[in-house]
Amino acid sequence: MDRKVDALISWLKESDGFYLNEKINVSEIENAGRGVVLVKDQLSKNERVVSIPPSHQLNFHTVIYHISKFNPSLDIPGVTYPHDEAVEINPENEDDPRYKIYGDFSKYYLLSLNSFQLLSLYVLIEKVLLPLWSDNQVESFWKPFFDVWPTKDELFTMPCIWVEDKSGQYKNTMIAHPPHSLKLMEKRRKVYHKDTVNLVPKIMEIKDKYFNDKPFPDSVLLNEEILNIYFNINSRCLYVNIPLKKFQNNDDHFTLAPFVDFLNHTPETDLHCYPARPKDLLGNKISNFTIMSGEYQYKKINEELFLNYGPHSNEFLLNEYGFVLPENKWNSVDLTAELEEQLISSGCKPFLRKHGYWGNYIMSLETIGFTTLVAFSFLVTKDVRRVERLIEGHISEDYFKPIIARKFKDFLSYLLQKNLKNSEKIKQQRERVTSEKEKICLDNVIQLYLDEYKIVSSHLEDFKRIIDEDDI
Ligand SMILES: C[S@@+](CC[C@H](N)C(=O)[O-])C[C@H]1O[C@@H](n2cnc3c(N)ncnc32)[C@H](O)[C@@H]1O
Repeated sequence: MDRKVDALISWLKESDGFYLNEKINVSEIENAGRGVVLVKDQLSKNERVVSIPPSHQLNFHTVIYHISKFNPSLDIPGVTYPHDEAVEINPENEDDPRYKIYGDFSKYYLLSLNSFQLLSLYVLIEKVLLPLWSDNQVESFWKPFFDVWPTKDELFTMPCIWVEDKSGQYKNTMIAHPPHSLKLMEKRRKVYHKDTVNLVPKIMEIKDKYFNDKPFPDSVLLNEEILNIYFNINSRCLYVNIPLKKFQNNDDHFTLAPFVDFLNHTPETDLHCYPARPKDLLGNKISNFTIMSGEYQYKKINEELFLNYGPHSNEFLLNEYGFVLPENKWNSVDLTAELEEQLISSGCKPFLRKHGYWGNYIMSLETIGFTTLVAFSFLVTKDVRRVERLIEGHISEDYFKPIIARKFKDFLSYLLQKNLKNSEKIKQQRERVTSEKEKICLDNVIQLYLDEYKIVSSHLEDFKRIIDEDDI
């Protein structure tokens, strides 16, 4: 990997405007792949860490620019390759298969794609098919970047990959999921399908038209490549506004910035490294992606530099990024499924729905969501007037807590029993599996159950105390 990182840095140095702070470097981090560490001196607060010029970022703009090098009919001022103005003869090799591949892409087709669709298609071509269809004679401009991405063997901890992997090696792992995490996985899976459903047909169309005599991955391998590409993009993308297109989904406003994407996540917000606000957002232009060092002072040699990916719970981190943290203050427990069942059977739904308190019942280590307290207070008391006063803020939560304490304690005890039973099952399964990969996946799931246990048992203790105080 050292050699690959050196090659990446040499490639980045070819660009105008690349900056890399000499006090940092990339290092292997236990259980986190690669990361960025301090290698000498110390970083001052808000010191520039790294800056990646637009030319070496992979996003909707740069992909269209690179495709248009092979297709002069694509014309989007300020974005596509300026064929008319180019003094040099087209610098690309005439035998390059991309003349055929990209020559068929119309502006209408390209602009109909979202960022995930366009980047998945482009990376699949540049990373996987270009070497095969050019007999290894043509190398993608982005090769040094692709070379540092986690391989299929390294990127296996995302639940969506467990299900989508055609070999079925993770089929037991996904059954073990806690229900709320399973919901997040299904959501991600749906988006993955939407973004990749047309990818294979498009590639087959190109292959059948031009490259039938060339090697091509079999369907299992192709599926693996697509999963690897898609989840590399999804776990490495950084928010920027893409001015060229109004996407339906805000998640499509992203760029991939080499080196910046070596930074691992910290749950601390506003303390560690952060992206500087782009100053020169002019027209269709995307600016340098710059990372600053933030309030925290990095002083110790080999200390890791972090970025906060957002206030994400372990369930979210697992499904989007394939890891969990041993301590994460953004964890929460979703009580919706269990609570809704009771609320429906006791006729509370119409009242809660009318007041906008139906669904989304959440509890974190710090607090029980107000929506949850309102719902539970109504479930226990059916006191329309007083619960309305609670909603309006005229009665405090402390009035209801002793009233709902016994029933809430029973509810939490039930959740805890269920949690212990399910996590025990997974621990037993963990004992039986032989594959190291599956063990890691199951350890992550066990952590999710542990997170739930911590939150539920802490509130259970609080409510036991409330009951004891009330008895006195
Ligand atoms: C943007 S990349 C960061 C660089 C990555 N570690 C690598 O080797 O290229 C995001 C991925 O890094 C890993 N990661 C990030 N933060 C982590 C953390 N705090 N603990 C464990 N893994 C982490 C996860 O695999 C995640 O999908």
